Amino acid sequence: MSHTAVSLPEVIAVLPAAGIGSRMQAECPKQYLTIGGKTLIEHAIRALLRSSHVTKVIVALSPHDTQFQQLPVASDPRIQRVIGGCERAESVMAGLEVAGDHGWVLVHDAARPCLHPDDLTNLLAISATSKIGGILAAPVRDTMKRGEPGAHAIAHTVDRQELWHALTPQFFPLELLKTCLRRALNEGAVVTDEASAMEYCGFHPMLIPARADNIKVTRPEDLALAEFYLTRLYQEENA
Ligand SMILES: Nc1ccn([C@@H]2O[C@H](COP(=O)(O)OP(=O)(O)OP(=O)(O)O)[C@@H](O)[C@H]2O)c(=O)n1
Ligand SMILES: C[C@](O)(CO)[C@H](O)COP(=O)(O)O
Repeated sequence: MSHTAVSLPEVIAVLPAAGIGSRMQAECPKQYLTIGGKTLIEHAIRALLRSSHVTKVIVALSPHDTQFQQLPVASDPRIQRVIGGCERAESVMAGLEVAGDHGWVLVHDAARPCLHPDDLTNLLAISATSKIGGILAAPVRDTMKRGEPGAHAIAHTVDRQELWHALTPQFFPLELLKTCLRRALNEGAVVTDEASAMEYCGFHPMLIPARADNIKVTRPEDLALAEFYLTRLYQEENA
């Protein structure tokens, strides 16, 4: 069967990296914790720039960040820095504001170092058929419970059919995402990922089934898991 190759677009990536990683309880912002001698942010940037379709990565940093400039990747001509905001969505907005007005944009967490190239390719491919965009997502595996507010008790079980973990990258037409995110922020909507802003404006982004090992390093126990997954990914690449 002939396989017609999907022509993938050139895209700009925005990498929100201005958080403090409070849940990680580490000595430094978690994006600067290391695996294999490189920081999480370096692994995340590498996962993006290894695709020839990603032509620029706009990194949103804390105004107090003095570590990024010391990394070798900081001098890569494809890297642009902006100052992030108090919330992730504001950091993303800061990156979008300098990303231009055309084409497609990827938004990927600096805290997700284990992005697999096949997942990135699958996400980029939706630009051939979608005008809205979409996100990498992993189906929920466990039975899900809604807790009683303020009590460690089960209110009820949540139907897990069509329940997904939203991952990153998230991939949208740049101008459309900028418009939706700006409106959502201006109207005080809760925006924890880019798809939330698109949904707020009435769109239904695609869900692209993706690997569950594209974890967001959030709590202390996540670092060892990320190291396991990343080691396996690099072994696969060099096989
Ligand atoms: N004001 C913020 C907050 C978060 N982020 C980034 O958004 C990503 C995902 O956010 P999260 O995992 O919540 O990171 P933190 O906010 O640093 O973690 P915590 O909530 O535990 O403090 C991270 O790469 C983080 O650096 C950001 O750019 N700007
Ligand atoms: C964007 C995200 O990683 C998708 O799951 C998630 O919403 C980030 O949330 P956080 O609270 O900022 O870590």
